[in-house]
Amino acid sequence: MPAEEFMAGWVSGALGLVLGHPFDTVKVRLQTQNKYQGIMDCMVKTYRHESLLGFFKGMSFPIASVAVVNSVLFGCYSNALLALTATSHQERRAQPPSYTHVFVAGCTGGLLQAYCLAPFDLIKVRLQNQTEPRAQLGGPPPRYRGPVHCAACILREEGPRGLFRGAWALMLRDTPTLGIYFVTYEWLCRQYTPEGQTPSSATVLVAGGFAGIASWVTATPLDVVKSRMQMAGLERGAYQGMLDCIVRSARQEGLGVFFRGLLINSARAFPVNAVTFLSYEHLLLAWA
Ligand SMILES: C[N+](C)(C)CCCC[C@H](N)C(=O)O
Repeated sequence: MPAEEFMAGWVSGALGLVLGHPFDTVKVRLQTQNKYQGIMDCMVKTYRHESLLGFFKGMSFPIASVAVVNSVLFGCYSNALLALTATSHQERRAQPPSYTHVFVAGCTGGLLQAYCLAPFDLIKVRLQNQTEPRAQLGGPPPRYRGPVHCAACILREEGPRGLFRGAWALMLRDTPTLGIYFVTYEWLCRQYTPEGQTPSSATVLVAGGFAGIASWVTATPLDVVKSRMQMAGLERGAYQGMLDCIVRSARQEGLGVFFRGLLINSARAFPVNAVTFLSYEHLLLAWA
């Protein structure tokens, strides 16, 4: 089993993550709290109340977990393609796999990474939604002191299953959209690369960026549902399940609610995924 693919997935994921985290915090807040007028308003308020640090809340944990999550995504994708087409990463330039195979392998990677991602993502979302300034004397302390404390609280208050709150929505969000992710990437690379050659760095950056956007645009409706279900554990009996969350959100806030965070998701997706794919391809070439 080519282990390089897992290693490359890890490093490239970490680079992308740091770049994108501030956008991600704004997105999560817009999706789950109704006190912001829009992207700018949320950015200004976060900065005023919490300083720049506010944008990096909940990041330490994803940095640790991206090792697992992105390496599972890229490692499983690449190994699924190997199983489907019997070609290794290097051979694939000369014998490109069909888009159906790319899609199926992408979905496989997506499904498996969602399972690993679920608890980490839940903790990230809970921490990002704490809007208390870090050191406010006399003010109420935030509910969670950090990722480990947050995990311990969820375990105590909601049980082990609590850690997987929103996991179904996450799986439904990621399985098809990561298929779309790799298909878009492959398609754009092939458009701008002469046959049989390795795509240039510029091509990889652009293809990776648009793959990220395509994947996030299609993922946004379920991303909203997922984030809301993850927060719901806090208020007792908030949602009965995914359908209930969809119906009640739509009734109370209109269909537009499912597109919340679309713009910021896309703005984040381009640089994050451009860097992710560029470092992934470079690492694999360097190790070949
Ligand atoms: C499938 N979905 C669009 C939800 C995620 C795509 C993941 C790509 C990358 N890790 C990122 O954070 O942008």
